[in-house]
Amino acid sequence: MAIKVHGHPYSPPTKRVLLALSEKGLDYEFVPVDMTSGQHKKEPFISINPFGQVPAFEDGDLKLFESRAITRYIAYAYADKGTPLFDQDPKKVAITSVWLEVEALKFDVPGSKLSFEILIKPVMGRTPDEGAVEQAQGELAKVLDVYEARLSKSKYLGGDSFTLVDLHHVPIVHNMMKTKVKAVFDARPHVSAWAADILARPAWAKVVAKLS
Ligand SMILES: N[C@@H](CCC(=O)N[C@@H](CS)C(=O)NCC(=O)O)C(=O)O
Repeated sequence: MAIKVHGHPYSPPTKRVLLALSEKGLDYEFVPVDMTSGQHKKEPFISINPFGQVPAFEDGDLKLFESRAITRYIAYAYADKGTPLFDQDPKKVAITSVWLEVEALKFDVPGSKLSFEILIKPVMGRTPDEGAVEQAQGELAKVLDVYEARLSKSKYLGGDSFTLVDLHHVPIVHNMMKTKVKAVFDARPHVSAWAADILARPAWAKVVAKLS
């Protein structure tokens, strides 16, 4: 049975899942969720994600939510296809796990906030909260100082090759490059080179083209 991703084209977690599928070269059906009418808060959507958030995912009879859990499933279930997205060696797995946590708990908090304030609110006809933007930008800068040190020693955050860690960052980094927050990346040469590298992946270009 076909893979289905229920999501929204503006949603970074939705794009995270689409990028994992794209890196694996898998066919899938993108099912747009009308969030303005609250489709994500009603059945049948909430039978897949009871928290009423996009994305939701189906692969045959398997139904999942939480974008990072979905990408892990894709990486493991389709390990023999497309780009390898995780390591086998236990020590490398452990290091990758550290940076997966860092992305979810430290990078994504200010990153998603900035994305929402600067890019999504104006689309909704709302005004960005400049105080919240300043605060989130300061938090992100501190995270990127740590990334700069890490990326001066290894090409990617998890190690020498592109993994789920880097993949999880792509949608928010893409959004930040369209805003004044780009300067925070540009001020850190290793971070800037890493951002350019991960955004140049052909699999990401396919996701952007599919959603535009
Ligand atoms: N941790 C979740 C976050 C999902 C999420 O925040 N989705 C947003 C769109 S980007 C959403 O559905 N917001 C609507 C709501 O929370 O009611 C994931 O990674 O899948």
